[in-house]
Amino acid sequence: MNITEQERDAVYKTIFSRRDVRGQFLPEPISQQVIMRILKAAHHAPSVGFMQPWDFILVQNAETKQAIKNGFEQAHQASAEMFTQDKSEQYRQLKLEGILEAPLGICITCDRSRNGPVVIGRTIKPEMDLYSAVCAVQNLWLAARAENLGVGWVSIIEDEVLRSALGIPQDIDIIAYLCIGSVSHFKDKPELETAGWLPRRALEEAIHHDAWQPHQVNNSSER
Ligand SMILES: Cc1cc2c(cc1C)N(C[C@H](O)[C@H](O)[C@H](O)COP(=O)(O)O)c1[nH]c(=O)[nH]c(=O)c1N2
Repeated sequence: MNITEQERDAVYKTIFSRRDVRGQFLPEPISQQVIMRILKAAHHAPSVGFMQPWDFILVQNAETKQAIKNGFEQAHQASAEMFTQDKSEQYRQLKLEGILEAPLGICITCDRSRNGPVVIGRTIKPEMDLYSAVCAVQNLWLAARAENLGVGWVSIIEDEVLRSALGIPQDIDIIAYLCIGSVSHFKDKPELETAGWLPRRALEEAIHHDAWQPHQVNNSSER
């Protein structure tokens, strides 16, 4: 099956216009059909040895969301103290979650023991199952964007808070807590870029030819 030029362009448009959404969520609920489509996209992610280690916990209950928000607030306070003083002040100004505003939360987990201890492709690098679950997150994120839904990843929260709020057993790893919903608009650029936290790296800096090379400054031999 060939992808047409128009379909290719739609994929790139989705990739480049995807954003981490924190503050533009609208309260309207997401239809069950759309939720199932984005979950199906996540479920079709690649996975090591085809182990499909993920599960998806859908969170719509207001009290549960509040417990998660409280956990975020606590972790956010503790995190602010880890930065240098000026960064810490800037950090405190950033909006880094939309837990209560987003109509839907999805917690993605990884069952590392699914299908037994020996998995094709994970024999040497045991973390491959975790990476597989992250592939599901990315599929979900892009599918949601194609549905014009915003997604925000909230990782400033202790696993224990999510375990307790969502009843996740100790032997199941927590990969991501995502906030999902319709949005007033998608920003053109990452919020951290607009806020001056960090710029986007030049692609050229990330590309190496044949061997790892240290970064060059302005293509000159200054260092
Ligand atoms: C693993 C992981 C974890 C987090 C994130 C992302 C990823 C990949 N990001 C979103 C992150 O800040 C964002 O992706 C970058 O700033 C780039 O912006 P766009 O995603 O392109 O809008 C994120 N954002 C946020 O507001 N709170 C958070 O806790 C996190 N955590």
